[in-house]
Amino acid sequence: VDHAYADAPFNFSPFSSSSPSTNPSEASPPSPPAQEATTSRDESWSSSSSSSSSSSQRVRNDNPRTTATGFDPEALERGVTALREINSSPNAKKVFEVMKKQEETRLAELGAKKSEFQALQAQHETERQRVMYEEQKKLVQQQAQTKAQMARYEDELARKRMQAENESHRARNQELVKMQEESAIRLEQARHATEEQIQAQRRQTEKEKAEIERETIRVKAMAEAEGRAHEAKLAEEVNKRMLVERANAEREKWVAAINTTFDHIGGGLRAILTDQNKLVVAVGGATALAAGVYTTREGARVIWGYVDRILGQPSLIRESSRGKYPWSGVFSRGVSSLAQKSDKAPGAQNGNGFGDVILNPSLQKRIKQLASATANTKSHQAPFRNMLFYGPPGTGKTMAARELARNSGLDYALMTGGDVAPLGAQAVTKIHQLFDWAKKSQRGLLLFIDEADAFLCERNKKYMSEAQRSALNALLFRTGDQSKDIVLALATNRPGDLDSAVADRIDEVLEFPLPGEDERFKLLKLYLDKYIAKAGEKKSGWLTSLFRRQPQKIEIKGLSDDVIREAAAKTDGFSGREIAKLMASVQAAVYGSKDCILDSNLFREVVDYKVAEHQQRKKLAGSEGNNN
Ligand SMILES: Nc1ncnc2c1ncn2[C@@H]1O[C@H](COP(=O)(O)OP(=O)(O)OP(=O)(O)O)[C@@H](O)[C@H]1O
Repeated sequence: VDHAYADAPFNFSPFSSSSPSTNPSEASPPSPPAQEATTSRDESWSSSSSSSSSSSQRVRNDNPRTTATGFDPEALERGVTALREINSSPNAKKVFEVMKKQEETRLAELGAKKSEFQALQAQHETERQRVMYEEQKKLVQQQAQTKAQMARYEDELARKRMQAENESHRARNQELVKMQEESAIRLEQARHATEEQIQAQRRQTEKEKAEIERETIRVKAMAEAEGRAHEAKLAEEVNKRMLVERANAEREKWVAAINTTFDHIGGGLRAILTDQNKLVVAVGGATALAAGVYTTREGARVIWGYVDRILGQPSLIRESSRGKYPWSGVFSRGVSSLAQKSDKAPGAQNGNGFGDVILNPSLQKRIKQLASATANTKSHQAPFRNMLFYGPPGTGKTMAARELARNSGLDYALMTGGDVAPLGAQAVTKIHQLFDWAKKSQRGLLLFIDEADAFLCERNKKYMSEAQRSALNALLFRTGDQSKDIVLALATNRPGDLDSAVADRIDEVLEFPLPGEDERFKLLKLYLDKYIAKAGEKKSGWLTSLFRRQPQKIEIKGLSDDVIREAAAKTDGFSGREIAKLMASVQAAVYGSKDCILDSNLFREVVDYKVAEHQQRKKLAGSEGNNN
């Protein structure tokens, strides 16, 4: 009891609560208030008595009051005092509660430690399991290895056994083969011996036979040769005799003929030589005949060249309303006036007096004004105004020039700039010839130079030949003054390339843009009419209808203006030429179909295809342009 109380101030004091106790009795719940604590102190004595020696070591007593038995009651007294203080303190209850809480905390800590310990145990268990699993795995691997080794070993054994068996089989087979070969060789040798004997006999017989035959042939040949030689000898003698006879006869004949001729000539010559008049007549006649033939031929050539130069159309002109010669002009004018009359048939014109040319309204108006101005210029004997048509290819420049000439009452002639360069040194002469010819036109002439940039480009350009430069100078010379006979109309896709002196001679510049949607619609309708609707119409001339096969008539189904307008919208960027070609493709597609019917589906199909083709071409041109 004394010991318990000696420890009490340390164990139960609220000030010693921080000191942990390892004694299991300290882990028990805190003692209830005073009396209960006394009883429990009695009970705990027995249990704590055993550990008294160890507890006493922990208490430091500097001045022990030891009894004879060695007991120091001081600690006990202090404990009692403390207990009394506690009991007398008004906070006794609180102290116990605090102690109780401390105990609970300690219990909770112990619980946490317990679960920590359990977790450790579980971890240990897992580790153990893992090690066991590893061990098992190793074991299995070892077993598998052993098994594989066993299998390999068995396999090795089996292979060796088979090898040995094969070896013995091969040896046996070799032996057999050897034996068979030996027997075959023996048989062969026997057969050979027999055959050789037979062949030797046969050879002997054949040799004898051949010798007999050779002898026979030799005798026969000798006899024949002798016969032939004799025959040839006889024939040769006969031929020789015949040839000699024939040659003699021929010679005699020729000698007689020559003699007769010379007799005649000699007689004639003698007569001419003896008669001076006859001699003069003969020599004069022969000379006159030769001179006549030569003069006629050369004269005809010169006269024709002169006529051609004076009256003929210069070779530079590709197309002209005047025809090659003046008399052919009468004919061609007759034909063209007839054609104009037939053009007046419904549908032949586009209703604006401009044939088949479809241009945007402002350009068309301008050309009309120019046409009437040109016509008035001629009637008033005023100088003509030169023109330049420029724009993308296939926009109707040539067509417009032709129509302008027709509307202004002028003749027109068309040449291409590209034709000048190949003429070389002759170009200058040809240009002068061209202007001389043009001046002869009674009505005035519109000289249209297509692809003008090929001929009239800047003179300083390096690649321009001397001849080309001279030709350009000749043209500049001929067009230096305002002319009352010739209207110069130039067409080009690259107006910037023209020589500045040429540009200076231009009075009117007209741009031919790509057709707009309205124009495309009109162009589509125009070529639909030309290539499709009129495709099967009979040609007017009886000769034509007699000799030419008439094309099949095309039936048009459901091709409304809306469909054509849709196509016009799709063909943005198309030139007039491209639209004409598109309609030609439509015609080809219709002729390619079974029943020769054009419906909106087929039309749309061709249009789409052509539009895609156009885009592709544009892309290619773009990429080529980039490459350059
Ligand atoms: N405005 C248009 N109206 C009707 N058809 C046209 C028109 N433009 C072009 N075409 C068609 O294109 C073809 C070529 O026209 P044209 O020769 O007049 O063009 P261009 O501008 O002179 O071309 P390039 O510059 O290539 O010589 C004509 O035969 C015609 O079928």
